[in-house]
Amino acid sequence: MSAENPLLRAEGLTKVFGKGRNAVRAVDGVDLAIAPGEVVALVGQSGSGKSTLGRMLLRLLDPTEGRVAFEGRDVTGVRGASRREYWRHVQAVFQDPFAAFHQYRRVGSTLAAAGRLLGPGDRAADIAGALEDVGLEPERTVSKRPHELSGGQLQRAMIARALMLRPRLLVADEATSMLDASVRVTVLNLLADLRDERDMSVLFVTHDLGQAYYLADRILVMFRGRIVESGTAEQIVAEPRHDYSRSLLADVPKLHPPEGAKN
Ligand SMILES: Nc1ncnc2c1ncn2[C@@H]1O[C@H](COP(=O)(O)OP(=O)(O)OP(=O)(O)O)[C@@H](O)[C@H]1O
Repeated sequence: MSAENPLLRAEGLTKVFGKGRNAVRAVDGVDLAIAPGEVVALVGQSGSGKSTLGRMLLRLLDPTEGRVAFEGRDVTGVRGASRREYWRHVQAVFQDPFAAFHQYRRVGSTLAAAGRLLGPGDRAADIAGALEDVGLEPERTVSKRPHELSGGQLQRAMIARALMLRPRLLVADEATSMLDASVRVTVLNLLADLRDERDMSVLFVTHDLGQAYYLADRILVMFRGRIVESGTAEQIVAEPRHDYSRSLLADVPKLHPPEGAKN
């Protein structure tokens, strides 16, 4: 397990939105640790608090309570230059790649803007390298505007944008949800390869236990703001303990059709 020298550790992480009778405890005292090179899936239904937890880990949202440490250093309240430094190591890919790219900007220019986190310099080689890593042809891609690429190509370009910074941790929040099945498997395999080749950790946030099982070493099941179960992917699928995990199992056959079934 990851407890010895985790890359990222959260303790007692809590987020309350609103006040008084309208208060929503979106995340409620979550502890988690992600080891270097580990792929952890955070699984739960819509509204269970996954994105809120992910955004706190990314330092996009301040927690109400609790702490986040990266490589042993407290990053709970980092702002300004320290937060930008954190983002060199912890990058994110979200659900909708069209929202992540400026509609009228060429893809190369969006990638170049992200590259500024690395400091001044000509980033053309970094951009080309990152696009090649995700299976896109740099020359063909950089001059395109988002609507000239398919959803799958654009999602890969978004992963390239994150990878250009060579992050230690990639948070992929429903990053494959909008992709059709064949492209989804390509992107899942890409994430697995990146872990193998770069020892990069991945926090894969999804409502789909099937995808979590396909990709992750370890699965955390989130329900109403809490982690209700955690274990290896095999443990969660073979012996789910929580009723909610059992109900999620209905999703698994989507990626593993029964023997003899047509794909
Ligand atoms: N900015 C906000 N203000 C108020 N409530 C919020 C806010 N963001 C999230 N919530 C609430 O917090 C709870 C958790 O939402 P969250 O988006 O984290 O869940 P999720 O598991 O990621 O779901 P989804 O997959 O639909 O995004 C929900 O009840 C949601 O309505």
